[in-house]
Amino acid sequence: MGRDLNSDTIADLRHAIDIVDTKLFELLEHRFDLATRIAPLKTDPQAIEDVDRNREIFDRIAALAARTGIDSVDAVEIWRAILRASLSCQRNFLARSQSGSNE
Ligand SMILES: C=C(O[C@@H]1C=C(C(=O)O)C=C[C@H]1O)C(=O)O
Repeated sequence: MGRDLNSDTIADLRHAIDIVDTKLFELLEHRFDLATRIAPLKTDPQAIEDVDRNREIFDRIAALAARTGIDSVDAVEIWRAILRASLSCQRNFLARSQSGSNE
């Protein structure tokens, strides 16, 4: 960014991608932490998947994608994977709570 596109080498650009991936990872960690804090607040903590909320998120992501150059089908697919991982974090957290290992 800010530089003449042709002056970037593949190595420069891959390095920039690695930095972006690290930031994305940190954001994902934060997102999973928030989702994990929601799990024990649900009336039935075993039923943690909320398909209506998932749909709301997918619709919002598709709308955000439509405002950018990102394909909305691709964007929703990425968020499907994020929600799958999020649910896994929540389930692991609840399983650890039940075995007392979160204390
Ligand atoms: C975190 C929640 O639990 C689940 C995980 C979600 C998420 O990671 O955003 C969204 C909906 C639920 O399927 C929630 O209900 O908000």
